[in-house]
Amino acid sequence: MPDTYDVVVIGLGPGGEALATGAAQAGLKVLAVDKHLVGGECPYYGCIPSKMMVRAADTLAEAGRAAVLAGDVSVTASWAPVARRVSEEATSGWDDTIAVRRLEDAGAEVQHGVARLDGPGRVTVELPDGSTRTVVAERGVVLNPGTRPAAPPVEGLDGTPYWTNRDALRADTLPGSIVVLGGGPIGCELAQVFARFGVRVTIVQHGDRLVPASEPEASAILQDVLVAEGIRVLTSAETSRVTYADGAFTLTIDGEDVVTDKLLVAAGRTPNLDDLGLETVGLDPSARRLDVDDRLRVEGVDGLWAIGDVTGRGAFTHVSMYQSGIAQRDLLGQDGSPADYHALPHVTFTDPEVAGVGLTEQQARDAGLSVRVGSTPLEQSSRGFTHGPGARGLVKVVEDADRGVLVGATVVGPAGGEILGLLALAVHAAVPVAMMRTMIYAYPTFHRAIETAIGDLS
Ligand SMILES: Cc1cc2nc3c(=O)[nH]c(=O)nc-3n(C[C@H](O)[C@H](O)[C@H](O)COP(=O)(O)OP(=O)(O)OC[C@H]3O[C@@H](n4cnc5c(N)ncnc54)[C@H](O)[C@@H]3O)c2cc1C
Ligand SMILES: NC(=O)c1ccc[n+]([C@@H]2O[C@H](COP(=O)([O-])OP(=O)(O)OC[C@H]3O[C@@H](n4cnc5c(N)ncnc54)[C@H](O)[C@@H]3O)[C@@H](O)[C@H]2O)c1
Repeated sequence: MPDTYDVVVIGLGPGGEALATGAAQAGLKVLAVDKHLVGGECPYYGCIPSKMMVRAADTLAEAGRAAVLAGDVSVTASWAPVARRVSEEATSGWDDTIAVRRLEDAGAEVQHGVARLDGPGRVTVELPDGSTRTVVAERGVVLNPGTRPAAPPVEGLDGTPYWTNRDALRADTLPGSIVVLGGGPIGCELAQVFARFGVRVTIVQHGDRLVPASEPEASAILQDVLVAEGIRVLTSAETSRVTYADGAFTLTIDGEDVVTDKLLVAAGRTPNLDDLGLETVGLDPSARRLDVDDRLRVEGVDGLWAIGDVTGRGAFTHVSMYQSGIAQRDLLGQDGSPADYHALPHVTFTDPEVAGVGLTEQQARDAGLSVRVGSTPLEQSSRGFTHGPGARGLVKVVEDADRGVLVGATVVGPAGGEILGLLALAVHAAVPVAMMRTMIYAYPTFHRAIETAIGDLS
């Protein structure tokens, strides 16, 4: 007889781990399965280690700014403390013992293994010793399998020892040069980190601008800054071929050969949906995402919830966590607000940070809204002026003029993600722009530039 649980969670990314914890604490019998590390990509190969690297690189940049602001500072950059922090403090040597114990203490049963659906309410788990167990989930199954790095279709790439985020975040030494294929958040954050540690960096971006999900003005500022820091940025660039010999990669980019020590592929993600047994419940295993309703129930299948990157609602830890709370309440039969993404924030942790919430100007126009925009350069604010080097940035707001509320905003600048907080609340709560005009903005803060941007609405 298969073991019976109330809930089986497949994949323990940030949301799956939180849901398994919460459901177990609420008294449900929970089986939590992950084929690798409990916590998923974010704590081991994503947000946390990358932000430690960003912090280190920003420290170097600030030291470099001292010459203008505070006198001579001499820093000999070393990757060793960065690699040590990532290995010891962030990931405990890529070991999830503590996370497993935390989940077990909450009352869940934790199982390492590859889980697959085996028809409605049934899951098989392939255990590390090669054996298999089948379990029944009486209340439901929650899918949180996340994504893996996508390999773009470039001739020769497959046979080469290229890096993905997993290798880059485990690096204990840095190469002399690196080509970063992909100018999204992963590519830009890591490119700037490596460049600030002295690596010769080239970013090769398919599209015509970096971080294309952000406003074009934000992309332009980021590109200017990266280029000024010595990064070669190739946009609208096509890599047709990659070879690897004698410890070096050769990429053919728009007909030109570029030779590099390392190649980091950060060209998007592939959802881990292809080996999940989706076909056993009538779903398409080649789908790019799972369609879920506003309670995170997978459409068309009773007793199945999905959360995280595979729902296609934004590949961010805060989305995974947000959805987790809603799915957990639904599983427990509790009331609560349905999922709503109109004020989804995102921050790319480059320096300057590129932060956004809600709709871009173009998205608002495409949605047929009556759009007014306002913007202001951050370096021209009083705080930007006193800040001096490193203050390059922007605040841009997008208003639905018919309703008189902001539907989107962008902040580029030092601590751009923190400045965004005020605007995220405004979009979330539909605070009238008229009310935002009457607010007192502390002088001289960066967020005071929001008042200027609102004053520019036209
Ligand atoms: C370099 C990098 C930096 C990032 N920085 C940020 C950031 O600053 N801020 C931010 O919000 N987001 C960031 N992200 C994105 C963030 O990591 C993800 O959005 C986040 O991890 C949420 O993913 P998830 O919940 O879908 O699952 P994931 O974290 O991807 O975890 C999925 C888990 O499922 C397991 N799994 C998959 N299939 C199976 C199976 N069949 N059986 C058992 N287990 C399975 C996997 O082993 C994994 O542990 C970053 C990502 C990367 C790569
Ligand atoms: N700070 C953050 O919140 C943060 C940081 C890193 C990652 N993430 C999340 O992880 C996800 C994955 O990040 P990502 O940067 O890998 O993906 P992405 O899809 O956001 O960006 C990948 C970029 O690579 C480009 N590209 C694709 N194929 C290419 C090719 N052959 N040559 C050159 N360029 C190519 C695309 O045009 C795209 O702009 C993101 O969607 C993001 O949500 C978030």
